[in-house]
Parts: sequence; structure tokens; C-alpha cells
Amino acid sequence: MDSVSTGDNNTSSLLEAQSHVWHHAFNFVTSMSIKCAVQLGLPEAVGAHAGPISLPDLVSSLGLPPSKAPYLHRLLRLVAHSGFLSLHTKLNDVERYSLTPAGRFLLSDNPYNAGSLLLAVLDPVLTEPFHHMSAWFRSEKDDDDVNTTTFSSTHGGKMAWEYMATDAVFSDLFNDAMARDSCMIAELVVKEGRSAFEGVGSLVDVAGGTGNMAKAVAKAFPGMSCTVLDLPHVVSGLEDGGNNVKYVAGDMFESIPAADAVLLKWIMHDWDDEKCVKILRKCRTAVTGEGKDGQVIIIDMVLGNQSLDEKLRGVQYAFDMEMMVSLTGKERSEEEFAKLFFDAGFSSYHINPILGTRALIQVYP
Ligand SMILES: C[S@@+](CC[C@H](N)C(=O)[O-])C[C@H]1O[C@@H](n2cnc3c(N)ncnc32)[C@H](O)[C@@H]1O
Ligand SMILES: O=c1cc(-c2ccc(O)cc2)oc2c(O)c(O)ccc12
Repeated sequence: MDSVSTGDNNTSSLLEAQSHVWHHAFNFVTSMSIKCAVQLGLPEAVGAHAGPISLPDLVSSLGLPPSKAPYLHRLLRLVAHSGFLSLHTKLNDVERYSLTPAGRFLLSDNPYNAGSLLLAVLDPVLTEPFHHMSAWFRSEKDDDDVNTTTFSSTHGGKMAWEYMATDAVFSDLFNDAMARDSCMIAELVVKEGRSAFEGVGSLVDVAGGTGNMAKAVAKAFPGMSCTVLDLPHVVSGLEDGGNNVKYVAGDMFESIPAADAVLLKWIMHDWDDEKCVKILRKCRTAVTGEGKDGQVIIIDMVLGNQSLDEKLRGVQYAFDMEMMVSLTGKERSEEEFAKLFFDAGFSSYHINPILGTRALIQVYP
């Protein structure tokens, strides 16, 4: 191979370029290994042990055959290298492991658990479409929507939310992932973005899933009456959460109950621009009806925040691919959000970048 094919024939540049390709080719192996650790119950076994745990103790508490110890050691090495375990070698030169802060996010009894999101994203339901992404790029849009997304062309023409109603196991996993995320975001929002909710007497969490966000907001603001609107298969059977949280089964494209404020957490990025404008128009009607002059509160990623580091920007772009492959949505820049808001008839907005990769956006009629 000559230097033309590589652009540079300096030895270290060649090796670095090759390793860069390897790093990205093998990223999925790292992800799948972490998934395996979660499925084995490794975070719980490490977390339950009094102090850092050794390999033999881990093998026994996971109930694995002792012959698998050398293999588990190799899994632990990668999971530790990926930042989920700390390695302690001080005690008698025996390797012992403890959970890092990211590792504690994989604990199933952690209310902020992100393991369910990891399991959902790495479930074949969501990974299979990625094998067909290039075919989707080459295919023309068809009238019956079969090829609207890579997800729908992989799953017999079913669009994402339609599919959810047919797969209770995956739907429960996904709803659990959303609910856990809402637990943490609600706490941060109540702490860091409290002013957005002050003075709000009634709130509708539109497409609010199983209601964790609404429950936490209602708890922080006992005078507020909260309604969770979501599809029937998500909210049917859920008991109203205390005095001031109730569930309504419905379609946000049809009607949204009137309220002082409407919350859209992780909704805009699920939909294309046209659908977002439709949802926002319904929200505008909900917060301006009955003489109200309310607001729409959006929690979503905003691309282009220069203070985000490279890793987090990569996370945003990966989410954008997930939205493109699974749904018809996208992650948006401030300019793209502003266009949606003005097209839906709103007059102003304020972005508060208090949630890492995500931001709290207040939109005013
Ligand atoms: C990404 S989840 C977000 C859930 C919740 N807001 C959260 O952040 O945890 C999107 C939600 O939209 C709901 N959804 C999809 N289409 C809907 C519709 N037409 N009307 C109401 N809810 C809908 C789904 O059932 C799902 O719960
Ligand atoms: O990672 C996801 C995946 C989805 C998704 C994929 C397929 C379906 O049938 C439904 C949903 O949706 C997500 C989402 O709405 C979100 O806010 C974050 C992540 C994901």
C-alpha cells in the first residue's frame, strides 16, 4: 500500500489511524460486554459486597461455574477499563473490584438506573435496524410508510410507537428506562430549574410515560395539579399518583387538556419538524385556552452548545442517529428549535442549559 492510500506514511500516524478504525469497529464489543455484565447481575454483586470484591467471591456470588473465573476476569478487565469498576490491587496483591459512580448507575435498585436504557438500546429490537441502515438510505420513500424509517422497514412496516403496543416485553423495558431517567431529571429540574415551575397551578406532562416526572414535580409543588397524557397501552392500569397526579389516555396529536403549563420531556426529538409543529400548536392551544397565558416547558438536547466536551457531543450525535433509525425524529440546534416555535405561533423562548447534554427550554405564546 503506498502513502497515497493512507495520506501519511509516518509509522506512528499509520498505527494511530489503524487503531482509530479498530477502536470504532470494536466499540460495539465493549457495549455488548457491559450489557452482559448487567445481565449477569454484576453491578449488584459488586455493590452488595462489603468493600471491594475479589474474582473468586464474584464468581460465587454470581452463581457462575468456577471454570468460568478466567473468562469473568477478562470481562471485568474491559468493564473496569470502560469506567464502571475500580480495580484495587493493594490487599495481598489480590485484584478486587468496586463500583465507580458510572457503575452505580447500572444498579437495578438505583432509582436513576441507566442500565434499562443500555439494555433497551442494545436489544435486538433496536440494534437489528442498524444492519439495514444503508439499504434504507438507498430506498425510495413509499406510500404505505413501510420504509419511512429503518426501524419500520425492519419490523414489518410498524412505526416505533405502533410496534411498542405489540411487544409488551420491550415496551416495559423501554418505559422503565424512561421512568428511571425521569427520576433523575425531575430531581435536577426541581433543584436547578425550579423557577420554571413556580406559580404553575396546573401542568400536563404530554407523552409523560408512566408519570415519574409528573409525580416528582407534583411532590415538589404540592399545590400543582398534574396530568400525565400518554397512549392507552402506556397508562392503562396505572393508578393515579396521589392527590394531585392523574393519568389520561389519549393522542397528543388530537387533543391536550388545558393547563397553565405543558411539559414535553424527550418528545420533540422523537418527531420530524412537521409533527413537532402539530404537537406545539396543540400545546399552544392548551396553555392559552380559558384565558390562560401559560408556557410550554421542553426538556431535550440542544446541539451546538460550545461548552459541551467532545465526548458529550458524540453522545448527542449518536442519539440523533438513534432518532433517525428508530423514529422520524432528530436532535436539533437552537436555530432549528426556534423555527419550530415560531412556526407553531409562539413568540419567544429561553434555553437554560442545566441538564448536561439536555436543556430546559421555556416557550411562550
Ligand atoms: C421518549 S418517551 C418519553 C416519555 C417521558 N416524557 C419521559 O421522558 O420519560 C415518548 C413517549 O411518547 C408517547 N407517545 C407516542 N406517541 C404518542 C401520542 N400520539 N400521544 C401521546 N403520547 C405518545 C410514548 O408512549 C412514550 O411514552
Ligand atoms: O433509544 C431510544 C429508542 C426509542 C424508540 C425506539 C423504538 C421504538 O419502537 C420506540 C422508541 O426512543 C427513544 C426515545 O424516545 C428517547 O427519548 C430516548 C431514546 C430512545
